[in-house]
Amino acid sequence: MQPFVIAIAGPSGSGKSLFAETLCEEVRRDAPQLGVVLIKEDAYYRDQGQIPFEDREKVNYDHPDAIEQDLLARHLRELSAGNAVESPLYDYTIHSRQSETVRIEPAAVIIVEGILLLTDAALREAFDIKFYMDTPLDICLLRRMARDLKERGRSLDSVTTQYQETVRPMYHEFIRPSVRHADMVITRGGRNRVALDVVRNMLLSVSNDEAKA
Ligand SMILES: Nc1ncnc2c1ncn2[C@@H]1O[C@H](COP(=O)(O)OP(=O)(O)O)[C@@H](O)[C@H]1O
Ligand SMILES: Nc1ccn([C@@H]2O[C@H](COP(=O)(O)O)[C@@H](O)[C@H]2O)c(=O)n1
Repeated sequence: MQPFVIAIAGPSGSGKSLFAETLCEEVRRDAPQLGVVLIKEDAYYRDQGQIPFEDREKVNYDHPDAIEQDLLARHLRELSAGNAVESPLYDYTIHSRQSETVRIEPAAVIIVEGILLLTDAALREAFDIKFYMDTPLDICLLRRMARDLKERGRSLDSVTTQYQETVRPMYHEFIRPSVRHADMVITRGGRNRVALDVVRNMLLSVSNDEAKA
């Protein structure tokens, strides 16, 4: 059975992870027999184990070159062909990959979330449906700030500098323009109950149809 692959793109702090994780949990709850996997584009940030830490801090993590998009596209093709993949694990506190990988088995539903998913043509090909989270940028910044201080080992100063030097400019150059590739736009962030219900029901019905076919 061909998996149904969905992309959830949009700016940092827009609620992609929260939306994708909630969706995953709810589909598993409502259809325990259905395989669902969640893949984060962030896991595909390039390995920088060979680069000194102070240089890693200067990298532009909001430019498409920072991510191994070709590896992510290859992994999605492999999963669609029914093969398991070894996906990287990423550690934001050291700006690099961990030495371990995680095995991802093929599944009926594959949910992928990340800021730059819609910027790459080969990657776009891998998706059956593409969503863009359109959360106001000031809200994204506030949420990113709180999350990065709490969960990603950052200081107020580093979040502010990074935001002005790369996050905001790359949003305008790459992320915002990629909205034109989205099939649907989701407003109001990761807790948009109506959007969660619509996407969940779509995934359940697509999977039911596939199972009957
Ligand atoms: N609608 C919302 N209301 C309140 N907090 C939210 C909402 N959406 C997301 N958040 C919080 O904002 C932070 C950033 O959200 P996250 O899902 O990590 O964004 P992204 O994956 O797009 O960077 C997280 O701490 C998350 O729990
Ligand atoms: N070493 C890194 C890698 C990435 N980032 C930032 O993460 C953002 C994307 O992740 P979200 O969950 O916020 O969508 C992106 O904007 C990068 O700036 C980082 O700070 N350090």
